Amino acid sequence: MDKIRIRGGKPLHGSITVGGAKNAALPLMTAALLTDGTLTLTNLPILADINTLCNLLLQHGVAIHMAGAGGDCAGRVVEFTARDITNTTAPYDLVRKMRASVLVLGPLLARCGEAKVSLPGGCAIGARPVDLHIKGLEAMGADIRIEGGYIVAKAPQGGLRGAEYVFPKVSVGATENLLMAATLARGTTVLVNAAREPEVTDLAECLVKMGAKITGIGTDRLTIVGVDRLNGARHMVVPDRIETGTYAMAAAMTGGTLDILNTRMDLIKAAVTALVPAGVEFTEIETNGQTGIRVSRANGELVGVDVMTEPYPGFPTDLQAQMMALMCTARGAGMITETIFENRFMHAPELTRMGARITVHGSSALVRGVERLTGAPVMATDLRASVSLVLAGLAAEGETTVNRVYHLDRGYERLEDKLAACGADIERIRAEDD
Ligand SMILES: CC(=O)N[C@H]1[C@@H](OP(=O)(O)OP(=O)(O)OC[C@H]2O[C@@H](n3ccc(=O)[nH]c3=O)[C@H](O)[C@@H]2O)O[C@H](CO)[C@@H](O)[C@@H]1O
Ligand SMILES: C=C(OP(=O)(O)O)C(=O)O
Repeated sequence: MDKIRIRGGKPLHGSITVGGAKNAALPLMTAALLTDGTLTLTNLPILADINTLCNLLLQHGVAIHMAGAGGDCAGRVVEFTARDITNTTAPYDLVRKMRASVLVLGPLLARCGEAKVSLPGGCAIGARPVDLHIKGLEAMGADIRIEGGYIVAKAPQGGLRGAEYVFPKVSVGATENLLMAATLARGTTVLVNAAREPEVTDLAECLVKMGAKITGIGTDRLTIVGVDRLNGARHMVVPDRIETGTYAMAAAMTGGTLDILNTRMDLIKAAVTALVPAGVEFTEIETNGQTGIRVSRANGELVGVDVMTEPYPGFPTDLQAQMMALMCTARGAGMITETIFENRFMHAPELTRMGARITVHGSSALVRGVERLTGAPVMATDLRASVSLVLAGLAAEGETTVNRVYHLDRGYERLEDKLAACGADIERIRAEDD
């Protein structure tokens, strides 16, 4: 398994270009199943998760044409054409690699009237059930059974029916699955207490380009009037706000200045709201026609603050681990409360191995800042935990080795190259060279 080695203590200076959001790209790719036309996605990030979903879509019969560099499935501009769907089963071997695979359920059911999708199962950060995806589709008339670890779903005669569905809790994935299913249902669907994440909005905007009738985009109440057919479209994936926030914290933690390009401040408002009192300065910039954000420390030191994760527009859970790493070297203490996932503090004991002072009590972690972190071999069990250890390694004295880099490759494109170009002493140790 590849590792990343960092020799810390170097302030980062320079610019980093952010890619399209993984969490927008994945649902957008599954939306290709809704049309026999071609969906062209631009600004698609080159990531392991994108490859995994390409493999799943290929076996459903989707033709994928890459216009971009690289020999693998991901590329900057990719065309997806689901002229005929040849297989409505999403097998365990592909779904278990990536939970977002469950997003093929709504589109397959809406377009083909049936779908058999492996249950994704839990993962390191929590149990992550898909009951709301299932209940919402049942409200639209689907008959759903769980058989042999699979969700086996059938639409009623004549197709899914529009319905009102009130989410008992906010779910990004369930909102996306139901939104896509509703575009081809008969009649009107109203999704109440829907997720408002920018990735949901991006999906809705793409569906509208495909001919879907959706109102309330960007709010927690989406109204969808079903149509008989959707057409192809061209859509640019929204910039990755989590990648943006991660590099912003890297600049602040190392005491450097980064221009983070191809992204927007409004996407990370909640993070900015938390980071400004922590001593981080943000300025909107425009360089060579690209918009971006300049980030540095406001006046020398970081200060502990309290942060609670919440659905958008609140502070994102996908930036919680990075925020914890930042607070490890801040002056004073701060409390981080995780309200979205029940087991998302696995980075805490690893940060402690680097000298951090963190006490976890249930869903809250008290972080007392220390003078400096010290490098150590560390290991993480999920994507954002891994990157929090990279951030800690960049700020620490001495050498840090982050194991299980495959987690990082799910969501960060060329992370070590981007950081090295800004002065970080960071390298990937390939398994074969170790
Ligand atoms: C590919 C993708 O976009 N992943 C993101 C998506 O995950 P994902 O879509 O899986 O997250 P959800 O918003 O659905 O989950 C939020 C909470 O609701 C619970 N829940 C969800 C569905 C359900 O049917 N029943 C249920 O109880 C989950 O266990 C979790 O506690 O949103 C999360 C919350 O912003 C992010 O951390 C993930 O990075
Ligand atoms: C939790 C994440 O992704 P996923 O939902 O794909 O596991 C993430 O992007 O931080």
